[in-house]
Amino acid sequence: MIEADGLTKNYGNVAAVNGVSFSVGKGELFGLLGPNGSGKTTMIRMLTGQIPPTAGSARVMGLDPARDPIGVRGLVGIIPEQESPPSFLTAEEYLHFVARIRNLDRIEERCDRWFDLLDFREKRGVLCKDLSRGTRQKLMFAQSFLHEPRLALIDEPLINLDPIVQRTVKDFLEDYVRDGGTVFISTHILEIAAEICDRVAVLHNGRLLYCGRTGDLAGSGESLERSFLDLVRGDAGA
Ligand SMILES: Nc1ncnc2c1ncn2[C@@H]1O[C@H](COP(=O)(O)OP(=O)(O)OP(=O)(O)O)[C@@H](O)[C@H]1O
Repeated sequence: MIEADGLTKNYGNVAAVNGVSFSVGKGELFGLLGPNGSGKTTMIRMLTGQIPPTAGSARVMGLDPARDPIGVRGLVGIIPEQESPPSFLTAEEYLHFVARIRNLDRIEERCDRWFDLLDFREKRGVLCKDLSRGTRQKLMFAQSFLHEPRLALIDEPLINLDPIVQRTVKDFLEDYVRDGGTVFISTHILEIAAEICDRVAVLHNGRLLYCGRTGDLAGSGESLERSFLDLVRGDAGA
């Protein structure tokens, strides 16, 4: 579903992502881990065609996001980091707006499913500017899955969500991959990765330090947090 081959993004003399290669297969729940500023958001932006790479290439569901960003965005679900729905629309208007742009049928039914699943039906008529951060995050989650994409790329999916909604979202993502969907999430919350990700990649200063099964990174008897810290601190000292 995703192939990254030597992906690189430079901002001036900062290598935000530096020669990173990995692949994600169908039905995987794949986690991109790394400390602040390690390149996670830059990676997701390149994979979703929001920015072109400086070097290297990617294929996402068979398309090159640098050449066909609109095609990629039509196929996948995206939750960008720190993006909010438009302040001047209500929650319901926003979902209808996205559904119409995507030419979807059964719009009411699709929206109702998400209002119920994430438990914010009573907020459907509220302007987005007056929603809490967590409810705006629920709305962004709903918009990204409205068209039932086969691949979802999600930047920090559970930030701002309370523990009850976090549980619902984690269960949803696990069911979604069980039914053949693929999920690529970036997070620095290691408990989430340890709980739900089959495989993880670890970025540090834009470079790939690890890519493999989550359990293999943690190793026997070690927590994912301990192993992650050892890996990143070891790299810093190298
Ligand atoms: N538009 C930009 N212009 C210049 N530098 C940028 C830009 N976007 C990102 N960077 C730099 O690239 C590096 C990687 O940033 P990025 O946002 O991808 O990291 P991240 O892992 O998502 O961080 P966080 O976990 O804090 O969100 C950082 O050094 C950042 O300052």
